[in-house]
Amino acid sequence: MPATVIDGKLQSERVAERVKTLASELNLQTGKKPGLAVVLVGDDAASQVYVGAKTRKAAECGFHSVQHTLPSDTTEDQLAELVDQLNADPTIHGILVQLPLPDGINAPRIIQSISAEKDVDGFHFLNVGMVGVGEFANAFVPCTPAGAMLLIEQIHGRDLSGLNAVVVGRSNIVGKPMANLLIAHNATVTVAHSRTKDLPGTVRQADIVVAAVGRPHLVKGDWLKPGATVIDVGINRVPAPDKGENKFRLVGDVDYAEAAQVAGAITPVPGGVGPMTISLLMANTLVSAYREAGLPKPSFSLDK
Ligand SMILES: Nc1nc2c(c(=O)[nH]1)N[C@@H](CN(C=O)c1ccc(C(=O)N[C@@H](CCC(=O)O)C(=O)O)cc1)CN2
Repeated sequence: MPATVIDGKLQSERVAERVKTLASELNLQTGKKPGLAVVLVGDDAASQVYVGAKTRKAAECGFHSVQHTLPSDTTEDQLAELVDQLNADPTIHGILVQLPLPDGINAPRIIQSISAEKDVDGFHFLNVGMVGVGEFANAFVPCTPAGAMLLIEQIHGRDLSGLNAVVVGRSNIVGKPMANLLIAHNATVTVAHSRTKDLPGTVRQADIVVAAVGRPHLVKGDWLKPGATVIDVGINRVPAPDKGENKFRLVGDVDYAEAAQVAGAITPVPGGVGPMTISLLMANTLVSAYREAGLPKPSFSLDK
């Protein structure tokens, strides 16, 4: 039987609707709006798409939404100065510097200069550390793994006791926080990567596979345990000559056509984890604004 398709677009709209409602309640209670500042440096085409989507979504959610677009010859010091200004701006509750940054800018320095209280990407060491030790009450969890976790919850609920999860990829932004979230939900977790011996055999042990390596169609159908849940985080642009000259299509890290014949549930690309990333950014910004207003932290667990 073909796999259930996990509709990330639909689930992301549900998260965004809740954010919108909670933003309007905040505004009624305090007269304030959650404020999100998105910073784009340079002219990377994909980054322009993502930043545009974030700025628009923030406005749709009723936020104070600001986009700073800087030229690719911006210096590290100029960017650091903008971050300092945003750190000090009381109308801004979330700051996001879009990655990747152009060569010549020390991305870790810039990311760590964002105040941990406004780090809605969850990349600051303080947030990374809190997620690492399972101290979620005060942490911002990175948006992509947080979104992937909500999709997993749709299939398995919140308690993953007894389930094996394999995360393919060990990036700081997705692989490592994803593994921490799965552990926090009681899954038995393996993190696999390019140096893993017998990657197909390792993935075949998994009830839940999260693929986050940035290699188009790496995970094949015959790598999967029948019935497994497959969460594809990869968003790869590959040439699509059938669509015309210089055209491309988006594909995941999983060979979807093959995997959908074996998996129990699977996220598509596009329309899977990607849209969740944007809605979870809104959720983190809202949480930051609630925290600043001294209000209890809202939850974003999705009921089925
Ligand atoms: N500061 C950050 N930089 C980057 C992050 C991040 O979380 N914070 N993640 C990625 C890119 N990313 C968010 O910025 C992102 C990627 C993809 C999508 C998305 O909705 N994808 C759509 C397809 C969109 C398209 O046509 O390209 C989908 O999968 O359906 C949203 C956000 C790197 N940088």
